[in-house]
Amino acid sequence: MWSKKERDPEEGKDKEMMTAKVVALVQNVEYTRQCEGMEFQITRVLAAFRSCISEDGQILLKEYLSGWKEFIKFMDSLGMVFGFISQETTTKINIMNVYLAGSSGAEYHTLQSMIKHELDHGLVNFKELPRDQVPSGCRTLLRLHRALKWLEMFLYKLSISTSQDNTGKLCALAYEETLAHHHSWFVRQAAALAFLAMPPRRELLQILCVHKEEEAQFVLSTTAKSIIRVYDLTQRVYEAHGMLELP
Ligand SMILES: CCCCCCCCCCCCC/C=C/[C@@H](O)[C@H](COP(=O)(O)O)NC(=O)CCCCCCCCCCCCCCC
Repeated sequence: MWSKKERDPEEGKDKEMMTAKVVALVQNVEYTRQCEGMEFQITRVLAAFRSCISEDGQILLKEYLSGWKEFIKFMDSLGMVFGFISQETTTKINIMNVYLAGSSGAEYHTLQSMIKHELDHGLVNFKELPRDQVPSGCRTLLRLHRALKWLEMFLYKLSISTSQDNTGKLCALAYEETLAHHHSWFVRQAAALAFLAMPPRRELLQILCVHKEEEAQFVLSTTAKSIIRVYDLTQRVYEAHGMLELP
């Protein structure tokens, strides 16, 4: 995994420069891909996760979810086999959007305000999730949050991989280390099948808007670092409220 130092992107000018460089790197590729009608753009992921931590350390849910919407475009570009994962992600995002657009929408501006609101109003189930109740925003976002750990691990493995590495294997290893223990046997089998359909490394890097080998490491690690910052802060907030195991 990335070392502690690597996990915290350089503050200030280095970080600005790094991001500007990534944007420049994929800009021209993006233009051609837009002409080809391809939707996924890694710079939108980078922009969303970089802008979702406010000056005072709040996680802004609108920006957080916009990064997730970009992930769906990525999964949809991989084909039908990933349909159930894309669908599950869409379901979770839709639940969150209902809260953000609802009568208490203002309480769902940040992760921190959502947690306060749902705890103050007894909306969070710590024991079990009654099937007839709409899941809380806290437990819904926790499911997406856990998947970011998988993504961090996968991007790390991809960024240090060589042309000999099998991307499906990298997915499966990252899944075993992060998400598998949260999932039922059935979901684990379905995920294993999907991993077999992962495109080869070269094609995957193309989808990620990287058109030269030596840029892959840089683009992936820059994007991953913006995701890691958000993951680490979200993890701390959930941990502080004893909410990491919401049913
Ligand atoms: C592109 C390859 C994607 C591989 C993603 C690895 C995760 C595979 C497992 C997905 C399981 C989906 C089936 C449903 C599981 C749910 O039971 C389970 C628990 O929810 P519940 O308590 O409400 O039941 N749901 C979840 O855990 C949420 C899973 C969400 C998966 C999101 C995957 C994100 C992948 C993002 C790829 C984007 C790459 C972009 C690169 C810059």
